[in-house]
Amino acid sequence: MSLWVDRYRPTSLAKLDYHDDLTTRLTHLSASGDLPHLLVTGESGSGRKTRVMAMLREIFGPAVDKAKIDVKSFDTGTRKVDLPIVSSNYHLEMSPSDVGNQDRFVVQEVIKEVAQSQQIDANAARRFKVIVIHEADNLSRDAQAGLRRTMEKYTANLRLILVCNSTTRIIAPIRSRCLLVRVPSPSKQNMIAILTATAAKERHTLSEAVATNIVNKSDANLRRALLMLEVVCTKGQANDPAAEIPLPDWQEYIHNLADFILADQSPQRLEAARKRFYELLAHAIPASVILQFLAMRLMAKAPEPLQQDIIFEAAEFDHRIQSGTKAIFHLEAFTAKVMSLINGYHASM
Ligand SMILES: Nc1ncnc2c1ncn2[C@@H]1O[C@H](COP(=O)(O)OP(=O)(O)OP(=O)(O)O)[C@@H](O)[C@H]1O
Repeated sequence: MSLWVDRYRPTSLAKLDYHDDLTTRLTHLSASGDLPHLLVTGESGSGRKTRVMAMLREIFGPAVDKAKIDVKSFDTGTRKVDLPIVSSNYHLEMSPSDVGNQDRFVVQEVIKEVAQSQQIDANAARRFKVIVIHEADNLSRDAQAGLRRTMEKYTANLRLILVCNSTTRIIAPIRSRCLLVRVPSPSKQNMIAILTATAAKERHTLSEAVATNIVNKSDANLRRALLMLEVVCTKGQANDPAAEIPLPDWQEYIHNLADFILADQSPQRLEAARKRFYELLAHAIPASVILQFLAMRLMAKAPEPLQQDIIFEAAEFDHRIQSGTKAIFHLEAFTAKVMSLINGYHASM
């Protein structure tokens, strides 16, 4: 069970669809024995993360995909903060700005831990580990100052890849220590070609009019466009000039819904969640897409021991949605199930 944005994400540099010059540069960088710290900048949905991961695969091989997500707890002295961290043997990904102004603490702890653990794998392609920091431009100045110090201190076995929207909020000493990699948003033509090819892989014939309509509503954000495409195709409207293109902010709405479910598991919440499901269905978002999106977000944010159960339940309810009629009923039942998993987890603590 995966959304098309994940299912068809190009996995290697050779498979990247646009900005060939940039791809060539990244290929050279990956092949050289050393890698500088990188500052990767571009709009959301321009393909920054896809490029970074393709590059890491080029450098370290498929082992970077053998990654796990742990929610790590940090005791800052005054309070505890949790942050999900994705890690493989060779790299680590995190968005420390999510913990607000405790980010300095998190950044330093994680970096120290990684820098002090030598590469254990003697056959490793490189001596260094890579830490990818998402939303680096949202890091506090303190956290950035801390980062800058570690960049110098641990150059032997650590490389940073900082992903951001714009470099203006990145402090100058970091900028000057990183190689700047700018990922421009794909052109309309690039996007139409990718949408058409993706639809074809799912056996849908996408008309140029519908493709153009989606691209125009996507704000040059390829992720958003692919999500809209999946909705339009799921409704069988890939070739329908009157196809209703869903609101671009529906994903945000589902994200908020997941956070809402994780924050409190009362009957009142369940009822409020039902209203939100109705709202989404009324905006023509198919139930299976709602479920997938919700499950991904719940997975990413729930305590680690629950993640497998959530995926299992999502697959089960997806099956029921596909074969049943009352989609709202299954969405609500899935939510109730997740709430009871969370309650059970807290009760066992
Ligand atoms: N070169 C490419 N060719 C084809 N599809 C791509 C390419 N780059 C990205 N995509 C698709 O676009 C989607 C968005 O890309 P990605 O997640 O890398 O964007 P991003 O810039 O990191 O933005 P965000 O922070 O919103 O995720 C991916 O899920 C992938 O399916």
